Amino acid sequence: MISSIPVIILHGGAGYWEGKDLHEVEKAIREATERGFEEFSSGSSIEAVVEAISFMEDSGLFDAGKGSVKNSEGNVEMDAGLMDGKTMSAGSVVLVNSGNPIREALKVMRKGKHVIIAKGIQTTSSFHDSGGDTVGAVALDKEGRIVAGTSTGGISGKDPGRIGDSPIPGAGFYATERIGVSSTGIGEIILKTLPAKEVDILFSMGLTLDNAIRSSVDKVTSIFGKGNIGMIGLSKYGEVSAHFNTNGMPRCFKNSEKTQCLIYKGDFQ
Ligand SMILES: NC(=O)C[C@H](N)C(=O)O
Repeated sequence: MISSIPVIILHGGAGYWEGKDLHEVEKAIREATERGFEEFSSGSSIEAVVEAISFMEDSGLFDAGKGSVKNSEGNVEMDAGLMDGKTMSAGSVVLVNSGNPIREALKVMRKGKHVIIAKGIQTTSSFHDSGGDTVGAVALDKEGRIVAGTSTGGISGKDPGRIGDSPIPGAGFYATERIGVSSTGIGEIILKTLPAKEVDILFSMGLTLDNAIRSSVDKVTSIFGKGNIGMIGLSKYGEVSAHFNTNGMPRCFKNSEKTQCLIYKGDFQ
């Protein structure tokens, strides 16, 4: 569907959501969407994405921030990244043990010297495993700035030092002057297929955003089977799209007229 601008879209991770408190999850992602949208009144898509993702990191309901899963040694190692499509600037942090990783990623992007900084591994964390999933957001403001970001605790029981797709531009997120995308799913598959970059290529070749995202997800399914990927995105025209090959992916979008949230199959109207 095509939305008015500004618009923001969020996801709470492609996975198997049965048996989880979906009411709480939907409430949190809706509030995060509203929190991010508020930023358009004084800030840009950068603030919208960072505030929306920070809200989800703080909720403790997702595999990001306070709800991050533990690695095989019982420690939390979070990854996050974001990209500003207008300036093609990007910033990521990996192996973060505390705080809001998306805010740290923003500092890396603002500094502009490097793209990815490893924060180093510490051994203690008071975080609890939410059993939830990765979070991401994409925003488009009135100036046409598209920003995409993703934050995660990674995959439960991962080896120490493992880094997935979420902090890698072109894999876990990507933004250009044309499109912005946030991915979720199994990092080891997403890193080998680079679907976020592929969406921009397909869009540049003339596909609609919806067809580009659907094609990228379908391609992953055809190679690796189902149950491993989901993506959300926006285009410069205000197209809003989300596709996944898992059974669910909590997601919301908001513009000045409405907020809409879905968990299982279905399209935004
Ligand atoms: N659930 C997720 O999206 C996990 C994330 N993509 C990772 O592999 O670290």
